[in-house]
Amino acid sequence: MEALAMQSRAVEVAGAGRRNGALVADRRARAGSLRVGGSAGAPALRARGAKPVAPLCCVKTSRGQQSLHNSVDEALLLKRKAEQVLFELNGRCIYLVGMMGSGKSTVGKILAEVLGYSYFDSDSLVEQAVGMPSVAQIFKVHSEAFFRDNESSVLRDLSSMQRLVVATGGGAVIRPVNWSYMKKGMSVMLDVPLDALAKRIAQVGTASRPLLDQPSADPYTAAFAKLSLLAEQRGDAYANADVRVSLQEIAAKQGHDDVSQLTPTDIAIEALEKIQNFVIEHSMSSGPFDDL
Ligand SMILES: Nc1ncnc2c1ncn2[C@@H]1O[C@H](COP(=O)(O)OP(=O)(O)OP(=O)(O)O)[C@@H](O)[C@H]1O
Ligand SMILES: O=C(O)C1=C[C@@H](O)[C@@H](O)[C@H](O)C1
Ligand SMILES: [Mg+2]
Repeated sequence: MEALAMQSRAVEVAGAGRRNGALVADRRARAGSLRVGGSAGAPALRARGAKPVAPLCCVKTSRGQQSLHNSVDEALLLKRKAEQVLFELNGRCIYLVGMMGSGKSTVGKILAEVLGYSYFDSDSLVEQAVGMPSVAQIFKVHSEAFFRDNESSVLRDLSSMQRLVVATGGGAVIRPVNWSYMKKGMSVMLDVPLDALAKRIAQVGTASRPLLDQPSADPYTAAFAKLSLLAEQRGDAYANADVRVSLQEIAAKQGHDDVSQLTPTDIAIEALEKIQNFVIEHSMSSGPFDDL
């Protein structure tokens, strides 16, 4: 867990961070403005050891390379929203939860970049911790329970840090102990219709996702059937998330019939909006590290 150890040291240097005594009313006012720049939200320190997220311009989808942003305006809106939310977050981590293929990694990298946070993928950290190249292999050689134990350890370690965006594994929500870790930050559920998920997954195949892998079946049908079952079993667990970002709701707001017309930036903007509203509503101006 070298990456985590290095990140941990950087967090120590960052210290407790800025204390935030702003009144809720001030924060509400700020939420309504579109202020660009300013130093209030600047991260105290970019984590040493954690790789800066490379600038993003496009994402590979079933239709080839899709632009992350529809326009410069959209990219600016994203940045402005991030500036506002950064202040409210006060260093809290963001945990993205959602079904396999829901866009946790894609949206997580965008959020990390605009917030100046470090990005981690919990599946990758488990692979590193176990010393195996893929989750599929860990399931095969060990077991799902072994994977889940390691997933919990990774989330526990991450929960002592600040300024991270964490893309969690799709099943991280099923263990209550994982919620005790994720509740130290903000959890955001990406809610994507099952047919859109199955299409995305069928595009890349199911081999890397052991719970969906049925080599003899048509990938879309197999993925759709299993995802439907998992969604039913995990509905209550996903509902623990602090905020839910529904792609269907964003598409409806934008007048699209289909969620496939949404860019990852649209989704990231909505996530920031929901995070901001949640933090303001819950008056979470003081961070969990303020007393350290
Ligand atoms: N808004 C989007 N529109 C279209 N395709 C997308 C969108 N977001 C992500 N994708 C594509 O869907 C697939 C899954 O996305 P991603 O890997 O980000 O999801 P995930 O939730 O991290 O999945 P995993 O289960 O692997 O952790 C990828 O091929 C990605 O390029
Ligand atoms: O939904 C799930 O249970 C999983 C999702 C993946 O991210 C991996 O964590 C693993 O394949 C299990
Ligand atoms: Mg992922």
